[in-house]
Amino acid sequence: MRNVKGALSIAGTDPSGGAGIQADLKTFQELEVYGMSVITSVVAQNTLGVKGIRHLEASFIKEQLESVTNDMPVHAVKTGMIANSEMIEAIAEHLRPLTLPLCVDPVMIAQSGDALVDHKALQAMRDELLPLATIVTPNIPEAAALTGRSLESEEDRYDAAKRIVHDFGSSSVVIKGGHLDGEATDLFYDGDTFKTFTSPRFDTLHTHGTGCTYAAAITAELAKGKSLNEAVSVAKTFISAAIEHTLEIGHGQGPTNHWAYQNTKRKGEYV
Ligand SMILES: Nc1ncnc2c1ncn2[C@@H]1O[C@H](COP(=O)(O)OP(=O)(O)OP(=O)(O)O)[C@@H](O)[C@H]1O
Ligand SMILES: Cc1ncc(COP(=O)(O)O)c(N)n1
Repeated sequence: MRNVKGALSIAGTDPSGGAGIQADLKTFQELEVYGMSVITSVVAQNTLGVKGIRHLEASFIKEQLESVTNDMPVHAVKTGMIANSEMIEAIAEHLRPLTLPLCVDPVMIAQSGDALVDHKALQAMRDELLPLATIVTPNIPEAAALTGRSLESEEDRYDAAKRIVHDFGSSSVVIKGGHLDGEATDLFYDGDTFKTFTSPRFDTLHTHGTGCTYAAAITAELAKGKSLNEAVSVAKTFISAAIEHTLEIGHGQGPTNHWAYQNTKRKGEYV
């Protein structure tokens, strides 16, 4: 067998292609990692919002997981939208013995404001998935929900990062700065050292799926065996290019540009 690196996304769908499984697979492909997917929920959504959700049974999610991991080369795993505690428990049970690099994107609310997971899922995420995570990627409201405290100041963000690693058992965390004012600064902590990753803030409405895309890029780099620091650094460059070179499609908050990173690399500058 050839030495192909593979990444698996376990998440919900976005038929409009900007977030969820679809964003993850595009990102894996752009970063030259073989992409695979296990679907948790089918979501009728687009750039204007969520119209409906159908959840798959936990046992069927397990069947999908077995189909992929018993056959294919999975070198890293990403989780996204996991709507309820039954699903989380089934996924954690399957992933625990595999001991693969795991990026947990604790998706809770779509950017449109629609809730994507139920209340008990938050507790299950803390108890079952975070202890398995190599990195967890909350935005500021998600970090607040996980720690049960609001994050008003820079100090609050540092404290939340410490809690997520030391109390909940994730090996590292990056608290994303998309919801801050000013520069888009993400705070990374690996239990030892803090590091910030910063880009200019681009003035755009088109940020549907930024969180999914960023976490997928981290996962792709982990699948290649890169260090956490390198993986977050590549992901930050990838998402910044995808936000800057907006596609301007859809009638609401449009998707990011998953081609932009490779285009920029190939051509030296984006055209
Ligand atoms: N307008 C922007 N300009 C530059 N970078 C941004 C902007 N908005 C978000 N980012 C960056 O995009 C990445 C994703 O962060 P964000 O906080 O938006 O995640 P999220 O809220 O989970 O995303 P989603 O929009 O999918 O809910 C982070 O690196 C963040 O700093
Ligand atoms: C299936 C799924 N997973 C995650 C998101 C979050 O992405 P965003 O907050 O950018 O809408 C989403 N909209 N849909």
